[in-house]
Amino acid sequence: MRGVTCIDHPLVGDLLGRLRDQSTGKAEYRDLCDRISLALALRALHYLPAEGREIQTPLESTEVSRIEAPVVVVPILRAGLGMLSSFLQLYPDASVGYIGLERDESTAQASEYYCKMPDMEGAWTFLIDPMLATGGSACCAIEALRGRGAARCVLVSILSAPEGIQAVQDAHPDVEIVTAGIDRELDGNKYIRPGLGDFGDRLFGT
Ligand SMILES: O=P(O)(O)OC[C@H]1O[C@H](OP(=O)(O)OP(=O)(O)O)[C@H](O)[C@@H]1O
Ligand SMILES: O=c1cc[nH]c(=O)[nH]1
Ligand SMILES: [Mg+2]
Repeated sequence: MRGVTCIDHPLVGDLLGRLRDQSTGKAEYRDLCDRISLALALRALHYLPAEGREIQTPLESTEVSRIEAPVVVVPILRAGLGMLSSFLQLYPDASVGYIGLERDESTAQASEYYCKMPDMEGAWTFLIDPMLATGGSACCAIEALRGRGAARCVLVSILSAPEGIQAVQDAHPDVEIVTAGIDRELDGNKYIRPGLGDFGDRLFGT
């Protein structure tokens, strides 16, 4: 699918399978979330442009590649917080913006309750949220980022529904999507099936 990268790796498949399992408890769930987010971060950061630079090794001068691009990571609260530390582990110099969105339980419509962003001009923005269901939350967040000058945006989710991918691509065809799994469909309550349940509730023990 154009614009969508679904990581095909046996380790990522194993981690996702454990996250899906309803018998996985909070402590293990958090550990799995960190590890699968590390794999997603590594793949998503692949979009960053590398620049050549001449340096001196102890033996001679040589050209090496460096990433100088400003990076902003934006978790969608709450559940996106679970992916943040893995991104910062790989890219400690990133700035962090926060956007709080919550789906209404009956309509699945997302509404914003918090937003605090660093300077986004010229930055590569990585929007992180474990679940891409209807795509309502992601589209709302992308619009908020665009309104603040974000140019290049990569959306990173652990699990995606085809409906959510379509919604993001229709509204924002230039946004790249990186995910660890694409499931069958949304159910009547707009939950991903087979899915893994409510990510935020499982991560935080709500
Ligand atoms: O694609 P969508 O249909 O918008 O659904 C996805 C959103 O739903 C969940 O958040 P939720 O609103 O449950 O809030 P939470 O993260 O605080 O649990 C999830 O973390 C996404 O943000
Ligand atoms: O299946 C879903 C859909 C939205 N949010 C979740 O946490 N899970
Ligand atoms: Mg949310």
